[in-house]
Amino acid sequence: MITTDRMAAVDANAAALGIPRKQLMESSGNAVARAVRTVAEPGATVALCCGRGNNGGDAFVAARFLSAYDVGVTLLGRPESIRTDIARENWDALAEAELPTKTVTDSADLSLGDPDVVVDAMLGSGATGRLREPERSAARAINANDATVVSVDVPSGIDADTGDPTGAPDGNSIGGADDLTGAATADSTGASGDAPILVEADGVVTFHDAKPGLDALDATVTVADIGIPRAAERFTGPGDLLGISRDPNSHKGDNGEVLVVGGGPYTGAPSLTARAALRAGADLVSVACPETVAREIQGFSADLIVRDLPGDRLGPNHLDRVRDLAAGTDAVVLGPGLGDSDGTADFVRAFLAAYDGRAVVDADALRVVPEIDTDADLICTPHQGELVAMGGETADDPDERGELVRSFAGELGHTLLVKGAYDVVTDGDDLRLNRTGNPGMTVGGTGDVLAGAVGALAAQTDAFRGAVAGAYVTGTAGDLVADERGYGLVATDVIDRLPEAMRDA
Ligand SMILES: NC(=O)C1=CN([C@@H]2O[C@H](COP(=O)(O)OP(=O)(O)OC[C@H]3O[C@@H](n4cnc5c(N)ncnc54)[C@H](O)[C@@H]3O)[C@@H](O)[C@H]2O)[C@H](O)CC1
Ligand SMILES: [K+]
Repeated sequence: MITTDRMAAVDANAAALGIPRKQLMESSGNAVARAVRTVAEPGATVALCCGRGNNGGDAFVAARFLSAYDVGVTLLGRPESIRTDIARENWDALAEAELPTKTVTDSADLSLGDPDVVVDAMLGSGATGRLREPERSAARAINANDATVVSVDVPSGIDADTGDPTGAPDGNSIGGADDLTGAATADSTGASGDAPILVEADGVVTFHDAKPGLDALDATVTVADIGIPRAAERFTGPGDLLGISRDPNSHKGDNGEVLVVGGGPYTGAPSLTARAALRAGADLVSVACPETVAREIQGFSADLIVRDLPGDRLGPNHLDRVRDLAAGTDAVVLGPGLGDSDGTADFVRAFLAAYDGRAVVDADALRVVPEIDTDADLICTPHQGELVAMGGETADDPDERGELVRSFAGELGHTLLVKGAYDVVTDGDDLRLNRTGNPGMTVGGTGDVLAGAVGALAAQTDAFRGAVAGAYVTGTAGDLVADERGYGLVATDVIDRLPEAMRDA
């Protein structure tokens, strides 16, 4: 089962693996043609009713695979309004191949005739809101026709994630609605009220994986393999950055406020974490650290807000102040440069036990996690040695390690990002491997950079997605550096390349 958002991410990841969307469309169209062959004999008439997006594009391809049939392709809209290059190229190919096409811009001009099969390729996963014209009238005409209806990906007018009509308020399921087929409202005046309309399919050919919204349909649903390799789901990729883009009208603070709690014996680590969080897109980043290192951390960067706390190590006496600072932020990163003094461990224990926000836990703070019961939403970023010290298990084979880490994350009730040549990211349920990065990143400080990037991204999305995206962009930034500097790479270089690594967001 796959949601629309995840499908879009997997699709982008497949493109990054060298399987572009046009190639997937070719497979999708081929699968649609196969579905038609199962419901009609060669020579039968097939009317393909196509929208202006890639759902329509799939049907343009299908028409080429149906040479044994009497096909007619109808585009709802003008050819210039076809939205994507790949759909337009497939449309143009139909004309070049002298296949019968026509365009309908006014729904009054739509006549389906008396075909044996209608292919509904009006709208797929890109549908927003209730069906508009001319799709609305076309759906009504399709439902009124006697032909066998084969829908491409999803019956037009249905939300693939929920099974509800597109644009319906939550909870308006197909089963609960009286008449969504349009039959009762298709009167001579064309009056339709504002009732949602959707195509009543006999068959649906959906791509790559089943969709939750197709479960309750009274139609034969076929899942077609369109050649998306397992790697597109198994590994992180640029698709994992989709949805992190920011609202053009957003204000300062809308795109993540991060608090780094660290420093004491060390100054470099919290500084790297905080600067990485800024480069990964956080709006505001502050560092809460002992006063003895505050000036030095501020000296590394004028972009940071430094909150100094009395003394030279963090301890339980700082709890109230750090809690206040954390309360106003979207994510805390706890651990970089904190050291392992007893008082600091007591502070971490007490802070996490009472915290109920989102936090990345790294370095010396990690060992406290298995001991505490907390409502906080944690992302723990151990390397394999730290994982074992926390009570987890590891294995050489990445998939085997993934399963061990997945069950440990389930026991902890938190997200784990276990660093290695293949990072494992799991919330106990979902699992991804990240293979970006290179051996140059074994240099000191890259773990602090990762924690900062994850903090910034988790502040803008959720714990799991933040961890996945953070692992992917940090490794990608490291690969960009290694291309130029080989194993002379240092952690600050990686920070500088984060924006480029996030280009796809
Ligand atoms: N990996 C894959 O899953 C692949 C899927 N493919 C197919 O592509 C569609 C999704 O294509 P997309 O272009 O994103 O969107 P649509 O074709 O569904 O529609 C967008 C189009 O429709 C207009 N529109 C939106 N809402 C409405 C509405 N309520 N009423 C009328 N018109 C509407 C909007 O303006 C857009 O122009 C997926 O389902 C698969 O079929 C590809 O084959 C590649 C691989
Ligand atoms: K469709």
